[in-house]
Amino acid sequence: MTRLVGAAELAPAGYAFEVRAAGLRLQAGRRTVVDGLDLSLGTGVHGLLGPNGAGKTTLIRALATVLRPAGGTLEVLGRPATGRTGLREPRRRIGYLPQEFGYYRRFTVREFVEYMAWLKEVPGADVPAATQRAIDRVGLADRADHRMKTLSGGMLRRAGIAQAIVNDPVLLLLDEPTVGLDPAQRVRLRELLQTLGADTCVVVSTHLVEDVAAACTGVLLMADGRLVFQGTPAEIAAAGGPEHPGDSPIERGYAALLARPEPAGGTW
Ligand SMILES: Nc1ncnc2c1ncn2[C@@H]1O[C@H](COP(=O)(O)OP(=O)(O)OP(=O)(O)O)[C@@H](O)[C@H]1O
Repeated sequence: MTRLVGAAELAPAGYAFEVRAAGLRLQAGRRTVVDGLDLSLGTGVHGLLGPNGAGKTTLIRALATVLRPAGGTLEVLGRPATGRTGLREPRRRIGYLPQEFGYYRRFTVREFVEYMAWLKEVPGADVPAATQRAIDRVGLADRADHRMKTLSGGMLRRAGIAQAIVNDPVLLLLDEPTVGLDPAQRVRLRELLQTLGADTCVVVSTHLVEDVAAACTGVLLMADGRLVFQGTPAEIAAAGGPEHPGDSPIERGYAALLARPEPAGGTW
């Protein structure tokens, strides 16, 4: 698989971790939803798990430099993500699939992905090949020239993943990428994540604990705006026992870790 490599990537990266946060505080509106978060992430696939409202989307928005932190420090690709300036360079090397993403309904898949490549400042001569490769990687080659408005929900999600990887990002942020995918496509996505994770820092939020077991090298577990666990899928599985609810060791471990600090809200 060829990968477009720019001069900036050949130079020493100048940072040990793609993401580094200390005492990070994030607000949604006026409400603090992430507080006192310490985190270091390098190359690999990091699954971000947690109940509804834990703060996963809010954290991903901050890593994408869309949401400015309200306190603490956050470095993304070696640059502070706490200010208003100096973000253009890291943003070129970030790929981001938001939970809901906008697009022009009359664009074809190819036009949509090309447009995002252009926004990411992919060199013009590289755009057609980069676009085709991204579309191929998500299995949408036969739909490349179909309009976005004709796609099914799962196909739309895959077009969203294609735009997120078109610039060969160093940091790839995927907010619930498996929503709407059929089982075969979920397996394909896991394989793609594993391939990408060899040389990319991938953060993927999901409610599907078994996706994490299959595709992730590391797991972040959030509850109530805090990081309650960081480790490997095997370590999550080891935390559970037969007394915990779940259909698999990792689901039982997930339940056990959430039950540990304090009951993680509600009866669901
Ligand atoms: N714009 C907003 N104004 C006020 N509160 C918000 C806003 N956006 C999110 N929140 C709140 O912040 C908390 C964290 O939300 P967030 O979307 O980050 O959680 P999540 O872990 O991604 O949840 P889910 O699994 O349901 O997607 C929730 O309690 C949510 O209600």
